[in-house]
Amino acid sequence: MTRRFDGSELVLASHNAGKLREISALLEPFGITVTSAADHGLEEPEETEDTFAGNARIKAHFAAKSTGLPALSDDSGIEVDGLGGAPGVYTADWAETPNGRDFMQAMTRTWNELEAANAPEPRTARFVCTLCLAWPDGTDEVFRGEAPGRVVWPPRGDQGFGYDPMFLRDGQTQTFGEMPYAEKEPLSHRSDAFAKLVKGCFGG
Ligand SMILES: O=c1nc[nH]c2c1ncn2[C@H]1C[C@H](O)[C@@H](COP(=O)(O)OP(=O)(O)OP(=O)(O)O)O1
Ligand SMILES: [Mg+2]
Repeated sequence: MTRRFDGSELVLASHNAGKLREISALLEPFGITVTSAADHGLEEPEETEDTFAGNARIKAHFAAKSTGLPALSDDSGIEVDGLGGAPGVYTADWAETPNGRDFMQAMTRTWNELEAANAPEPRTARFVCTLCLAWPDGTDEVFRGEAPGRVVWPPRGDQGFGYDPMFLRDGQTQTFGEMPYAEKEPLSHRSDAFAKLVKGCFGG
C-alpha cells in the first residue's frame, strides 16, 4: 500500500535552484505550502549511496527528521550509454571544482570520453529522476522517472540547468537548454516521476 500525502505543508529537500523551481511548479496546482531545505537552515547531507533511490532516501529522511514535516527529495542525473551509464548517480560530482560546480566542464568531459571511446552515434542517454517522499516517522515512498534521448555537441541554449544544453530528448529538435521551462516540463524525467508520485500519494 502506498502511503497517501494528506498534509498541507511539504519541505523540498534540495539545494539545487533549478530543481526547486521545477518541483515548485509541479506542486503549484495542489495548494500545498512548500518550503525548501534552505528555508529551514538545513545542511546538505552526504550522498553516500550508489543508487538514485538510496541518495533520494538520505536527503528526504534527513529533512523530514530535522523539520518534523513530510519532505520531498529528488536525486537525479544523466546516464550515457557509451560510457556504461556514467556519470549516473555521480552527475553532480563530475561538475565539482574548487570554485563550485561547473557544468560546462562536466559536459566537456562527457563528450571527450565518448570521443576517446569512439562511441557510435547517436550517443544515446537518459535523464533519470528519483523522487522520495518521506515522513518524520521514517516511512517513505520512492518513484522513478526517465527521459530518453541523446547527448549532442556542442551544447545549445542557456535555459534550464545542469546538463540541459547537451541533452536532446527523443522526438525533439531543441535541446532542453533551448526550451523555455513550459516546454521542458511535460517532456522531463522529473515530471515523469512526479506523475507517479501524484498517482501514488496524492490520489490524482
Ligand atoms: O533536469 C535536469 N536538467 C539538467 N541537469 C540535470 C537535471 N536533473 C538533474 N541534472 C543533473 C544536474 C544535477 O546537479 C545532477 C543531480 O545531482 P543531485 O545530487 O541529484 O542534485 P544536486 O546536488 O544538484 O541537488 P540536491 O542534491 O540538493 O537536490 O544531475
Ligand atoms: Mg546532491
